[in-house]
Amino acid sequence: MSLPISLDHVTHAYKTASGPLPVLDDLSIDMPEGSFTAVVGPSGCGKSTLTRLIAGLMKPDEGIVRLGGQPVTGPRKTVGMAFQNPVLLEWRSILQNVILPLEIVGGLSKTQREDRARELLALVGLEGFEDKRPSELSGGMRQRASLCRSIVHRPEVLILDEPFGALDAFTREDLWQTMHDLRRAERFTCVLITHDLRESVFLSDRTVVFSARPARAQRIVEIDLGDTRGLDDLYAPRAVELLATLRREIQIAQGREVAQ
Ligand SMILES: Nc1ncnc2c1ncn2[C@@H]1O[C@H](COP(=O)(O)OP(=O)(O)OP(=O)(O)O)[C@@H](O)[C@H]1O
Repeated sequence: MSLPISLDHVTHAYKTASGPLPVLDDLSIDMPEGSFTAVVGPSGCGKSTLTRLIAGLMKPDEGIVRLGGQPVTGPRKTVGMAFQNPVLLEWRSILQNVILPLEIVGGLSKTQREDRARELLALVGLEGFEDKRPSELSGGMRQRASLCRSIVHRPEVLILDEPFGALDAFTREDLWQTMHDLRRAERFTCVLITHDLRESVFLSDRTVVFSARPARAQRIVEIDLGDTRGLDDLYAPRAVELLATLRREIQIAQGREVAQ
């Protein structure tokens, strides 16, 4: 079951030695159940801070973050996360790494846990690699395993903080397709933080452009490219138009002059 996420007038500042550092400014965003929202914006504007608030790792100074209508008061087991660095445990096999969240959440037998992890690994093309150690896999394969681990326990919400950022361009595009296919197979509400506008257009239903810090939702762009996407779709006129819109918005957020 996936849950809607809502941000209701969320404002936050970090306390630093030189005084408060305002990071988020009156953010109100609704992310419907099962939707995929990408967040793009200038470096350091507050994107990761948003993920920490949704994950319940921090509380905002003002406003409310809700999952399924309930205020977030702390971390939840039913939120999945994946980051740029996969942090797989070297002393466990790939299969055992993917199973880890199921061990934490509990409720399934050993066989059920293994079946579920094997099913996901097959879905992302890692069949036959279950017994390998993380260091025996390429960076792209490790990130595939990490994606499986982030959704193995059927999270209500999946938070992706630049999970493809460290990969080479070709591997990254392969992973976009994998992520898209995973998302069609397993419905969860997803928030993706990225610096890559093509990634946001390929994967999301809507992309929120943050302003420079403190971040406001400067523009929300609906990505109306349909539910089933392939990488070639990125070259279709509508995708190119959406990319141009996002690029213009980022330039505005960065305070750069926009060429007409
Ligand atoms: N715990 C903290 N204490 C103080 N300042 C922080 C803390 N965490 C982040 N910051 C600062 O808050 C601002 C926003 O950080 P955040 O990581 O949310 O930005 P971001 O948009 O994800 O950055 P990037 O695009 O570079 O990944 C940055 O200036 C950062 O240095």
